[in-house]
Amino acid sequence: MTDFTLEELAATIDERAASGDDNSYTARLLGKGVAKCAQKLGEEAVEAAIAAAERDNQALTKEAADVLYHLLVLLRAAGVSFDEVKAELQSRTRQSGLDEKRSRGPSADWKS
Ligand SMILES: N=c1c2ncn([C@@H]3O[C@H](COP(=O)(O)OP(=O)(O)OP(=O)(O)O)[C@@H](O)[C@H]3O)c2ncn1[C@@H]1O[C@H](COP(=O)(O)O)[C@@H](O)[C@H]1O
Repeated sequence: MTDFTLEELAATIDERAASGDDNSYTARLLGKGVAKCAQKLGEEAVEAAIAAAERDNQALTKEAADVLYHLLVLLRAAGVSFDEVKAELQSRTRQSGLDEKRSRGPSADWKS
């Protein structure tokens, strides 16, 4: 298990965006605008899909990392925060029947 988090990566991307540092790939890509960032995400997503279809899990792992990085860069370019995306995901959370049974406690089954 790694202690790497997407929140940390998003913070690094924010920091590079603010720096405008030419040595930073992130800053250079952001400097090219939303359309270029969107194009990069699209390319990486297609590469990930191809790797999965070819059952190449080693390539899929690398392409998935590219997709997550380029998605966070695109969000930054578009002005959407990662927190907003997480809030959207949270709003979609639904309990399974099993979760509901667990929250009602062990005796819930024979009572009903
Ligand atoms: N996770 C990544 C990451 N994944 C992929 N890439 C870069 O994405 C680029 C993709 O390569 P491509 O061949 O598709 O693109 P290209 O031909 O170089 O250029 P364009 O197509 O964009 O014109 C490579 O240069 C990779 O290094 C990344 N660059 C940065 N990060 C993270 O961002 C942090 C900050 O990086 P810098 O902005 O470079 O300081 C790093 O510490 C990493 O955590």
